[in-house]
Amino acid sequence: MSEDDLRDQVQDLAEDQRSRPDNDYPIRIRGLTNAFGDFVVHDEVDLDVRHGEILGVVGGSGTGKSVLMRSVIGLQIPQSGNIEVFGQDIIEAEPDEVIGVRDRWGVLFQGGALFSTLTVAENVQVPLKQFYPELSQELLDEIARYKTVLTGLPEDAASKFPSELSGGMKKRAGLARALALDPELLFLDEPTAGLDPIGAAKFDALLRELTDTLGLTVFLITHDLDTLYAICDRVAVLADKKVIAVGTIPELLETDHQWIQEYFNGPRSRAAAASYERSQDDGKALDKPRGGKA
Ligand SMILES: Nc1ncnc2c1ncn2[C@@H]1O[C@H](COP(=O)(O)OP(=O)(O)OP(=O)(O)O)[C@@H](O)[C@H]1O
Repeated sequence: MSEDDLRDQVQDLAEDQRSRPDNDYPIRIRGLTNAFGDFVVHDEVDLDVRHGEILGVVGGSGTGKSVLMRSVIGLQIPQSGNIEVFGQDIIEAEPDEVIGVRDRWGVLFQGGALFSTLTVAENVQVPLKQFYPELSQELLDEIARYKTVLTGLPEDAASKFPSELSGGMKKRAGLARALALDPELLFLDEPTAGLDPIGAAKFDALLRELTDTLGLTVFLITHDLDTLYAICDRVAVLADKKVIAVGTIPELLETDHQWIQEYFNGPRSRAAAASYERSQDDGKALDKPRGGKA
């Protein structure tokens, strides 16, 4: 397939995704309560994720960001509440009812979670083989090669094992696998953790570009303040067992919650904001205003 054909196919796909009626809010969470024994992690959490946005999810360590993500993708059965993904109730539904929703999302777990005994291409092919067992090996190889290059890896990375890759390359390989099924929704758990600042900024830029080009919606757990300023459209804050606020960073700063004030007015956040402003002035920033702008 030529590069032009691939680009046309990607644009058609993005157009098709935008026009689906259940896509205004691909994720709707209502009254979600999660507990481990007596320990309550979430108490009646509500959250909507808008189509086409990168939603940053922040909160102190142990506030339940990963548990929230695991709940949405069906890996954590909540005590109560309702979660709809693309209009489908994913808690109550039978497994075969959810299968048509599961292949519309991709996940990059903390640390990448690549299979160490498989090459990058074989890792990318895992979800393809699971959902489309009828695909020929030739097509699987072509898709894996395309996804590898799409995430900025050199083509020869496809035949490498995770142990042969740098940290940044592993993240890209994990992203390639998350994109294997042409998902509309992407879940990322701390994708820039452990990357140097230059590698992290490049990963952020790649994520923003893919989100806009492919028409993705992204649920992004992060502690990385630069990421929040540079690419997130809105930020959801987990504290006190709830999502206490959702909005752009300037909107969040208007709230008087102590954790939000300390987090976004702390020295690290101010440095990230200043760096973001400088990159805007230099014309280096991505063209659309992000969470850092009102
Ligand atoms: N399977 C489990 N069994 C018992 N407790 C759990 C389990 N999974 C998570 N927890 C607890 O739930 C709480 C929230 O965990 P979670 O991993 O979601 O936090 P987090 O906000 O993602 O933290 P971090 O920023 O440190 O990654 C923690 O106190 C954790 O110990």
